[in-house]
Amino acid sequence: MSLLLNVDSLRKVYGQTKNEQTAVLEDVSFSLQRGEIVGLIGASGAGKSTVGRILASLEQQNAGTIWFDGSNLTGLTGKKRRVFAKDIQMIFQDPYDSLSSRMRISDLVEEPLLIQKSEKDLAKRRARVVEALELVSLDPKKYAMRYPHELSGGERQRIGVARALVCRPKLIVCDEPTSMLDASLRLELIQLLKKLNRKFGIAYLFITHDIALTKGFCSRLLVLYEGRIVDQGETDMVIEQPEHPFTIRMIKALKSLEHKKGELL
Ligand SMILES: Nc1ncnc2c1ncn2[C@@H]1O[C@H](COP(=O)(O)OP(=O)(O)OP(=O)(O)O)[C@@H](O)[C@H]1O
Repeated sequence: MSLLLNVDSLRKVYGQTKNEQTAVLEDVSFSLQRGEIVGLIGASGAGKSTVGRILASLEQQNAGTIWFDGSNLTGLTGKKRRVFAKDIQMIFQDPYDSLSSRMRISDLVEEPLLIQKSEKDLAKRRARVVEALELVSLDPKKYAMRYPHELSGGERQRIGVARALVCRPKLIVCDEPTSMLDASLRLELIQLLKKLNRKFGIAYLFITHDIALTKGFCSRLLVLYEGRIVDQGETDMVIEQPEHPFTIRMIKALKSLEHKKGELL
């Protein structure tokens, strides 16, 4: 494995005026190897999505550096940033919200290529759309001309994955992509992500509240608390031998919840 991403001392402040300003991320540092699947966990509002959105160029940090694939992304704008934007894609929690209801599936999957300006040739763009749909096991002949409301929740989430894949990314930030799906669809999506990881070596930063799901899927876990990564390590180690008091509390609470539901961690 070799280094794909290194995030150093990331800081993000929300709010316009000084009185309103709060630092969501104080000092976030972590790294990811090529093809690695790493879980990012933490309490609600801890800033997990903010980390993901910054990596996917949907927001800018106030301070800190991001090295990706050997290049420093910090401060890059316009065309220079776009070169890397296609390499870091994001899939979202809510398949119902993340797709425009007025666009056909083929246009939705083509859209990232137009935004990134990464494939100018129309025929090649269409071929990439077909390839992406096939990769997520949706028959292009059957699905390309449909609208999102004509798809099931699981199929819509697959369209989200196809939109990320069409850019041929090296890293996908998965922002709680399974939380709106029932147990069997959750498993299907995880199997699909595993297949794509093995086939293309795509790395994932997998944001989740579902710690049981990270077992057997994420090789490492990062724990975000009060704007910092307070615990990190191999998934089983973090779950079985957490070090930081917050992680100990969180794992204990989740274990008792899972125990009540009969799904032992
Ligand atoms: N655009 C914004 N403007 C102001 N505050 C924001 C903005 N986006 C997020 N926040 C705040 O930043 C904090 C972190 O939000 P974020 O969505 O990153 O957390 P999270 O850990 O992903 O939460 P959850 O697990 O509930 O999805 C929250 O308090 C949120 O209200």
